[in-house]
Amino acid sequence: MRQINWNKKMKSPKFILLVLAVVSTIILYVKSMEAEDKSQKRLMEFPGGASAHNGQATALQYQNSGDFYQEIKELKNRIKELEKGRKVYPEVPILNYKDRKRILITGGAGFVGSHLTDKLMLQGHEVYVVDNFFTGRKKNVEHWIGHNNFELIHADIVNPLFIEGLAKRVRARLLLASTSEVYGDPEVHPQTEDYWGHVNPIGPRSCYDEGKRAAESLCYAYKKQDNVDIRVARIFNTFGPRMHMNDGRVVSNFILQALQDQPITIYGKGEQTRSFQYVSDLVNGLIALMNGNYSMPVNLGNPDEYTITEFAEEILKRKPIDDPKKRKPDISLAKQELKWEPKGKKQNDHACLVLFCLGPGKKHFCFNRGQWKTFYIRYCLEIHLNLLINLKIKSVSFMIVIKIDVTDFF
Ligand SMILES: O=C(O)[C@H]1O[C@H](OP(=O)(O)OP(=O)(O)OC[C@H]2O[C@@H](n3ccc(=O)[nH]c3=O)[C@H](O)[C@@H]2O)[C@H](O)[C@@H](O)[C@@H]1O
Repeated sequence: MRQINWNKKMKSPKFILLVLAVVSTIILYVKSMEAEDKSQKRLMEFPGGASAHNGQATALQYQNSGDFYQEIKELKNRIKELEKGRKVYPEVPILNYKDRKRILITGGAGFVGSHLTDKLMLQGHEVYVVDNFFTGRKKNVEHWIGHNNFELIHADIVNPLFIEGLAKRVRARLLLASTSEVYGDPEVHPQTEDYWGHVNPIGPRSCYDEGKRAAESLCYAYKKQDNVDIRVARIFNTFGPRMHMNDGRVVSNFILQALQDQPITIYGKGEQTRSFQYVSDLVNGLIALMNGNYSMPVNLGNPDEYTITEFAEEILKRKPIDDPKKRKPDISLAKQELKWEPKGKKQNDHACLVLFCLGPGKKHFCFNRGQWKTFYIRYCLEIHLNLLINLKIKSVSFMIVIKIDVTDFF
């Protein structure tokens, strides 16, 4: 029989390696058990989750049922989609070839243009926006960028696009966004479309007024000469979201001044009148005009007339009066008498909860308060990372679990 020399064996490198391997396997096994145990505990602690209200059994059922891993799989796929930067667009109908129009909007990233873009996109048309972004903003149309029906062209129409020629060539209908300013300082009240206006051709506003009047003349010349199908909207004062707060117009000026507690600046005696329409009304009017057969100029505005002083008073009325500057309850009494205090903690309930994605692109996701499901994400994430670290299955560089549809936040 061969004698084993243990003394010698124990000193051999092979033996030492074997012992190390056995010990590290045991450590890994114990760690993984701990990790699993921790993850179960976390599920049980999870505030909005299964266990918080229903107890331990539900949490374990949840995990054991395999739903947990199924959900992780789905969430990983969701993350992959988000990583690809795939945007979710507002739903648009699919129109057939006959009904779907291809529409070019110059100034389509501006205040009125962007609302028109939205409406036409939502109807299922193809929209091409041309803008030089002097006053227009990419932000106004960014929710459509990348959509199959949408194209954004950065160009200045001072370098001609020859839209009239294009309209003639492709037999398109052309709409001119004209203005109430073509009536100048009117002698007819209210202004009807057959009124030719009262414009000082050399006055300080004349380039705008006369510019629009010339644009109208050109349109009707094209119509007469080349049979281009023309529509002319004479747009009156308009307000609504995306209007520039610093454009110097009366609506933005008065609202800003009221909010900042500054005096309202009324130019002149304030007896001059204007009528203000909401931008969606205007957009509906523009589309109705384009869809109809009437080809002479049409006024689009709200006939409710205000003097500028009345308008200032109207805005001041809407300003919050006696608005408290601070508010925070002392809840010592409720704590003492009722043993009550709110459960929501500041960092996760009142503020935005931000999750950092460890993957490529290092995006961060921001969730509003009240979305309890975000807790779930955080917990899943922690558990999952923990398992990965402890079991050394994969590298931790990219693994995130998200349960809810977060696309609303992008
Ligand atoms: O939407 C329109 O039809 C037209 O509106 C404006 O022309 P305007 O009507 O003069 O608009 P605001 O600049 O908003 O002024 C409206 C009235 O409020 C007055 N105003 C304006 C601003 C202010 O701080 N205080 C004030 O009293 C003006 O003097 C004016 O009488 C634009 O200048 C035109 O380009 C546009 O075509």
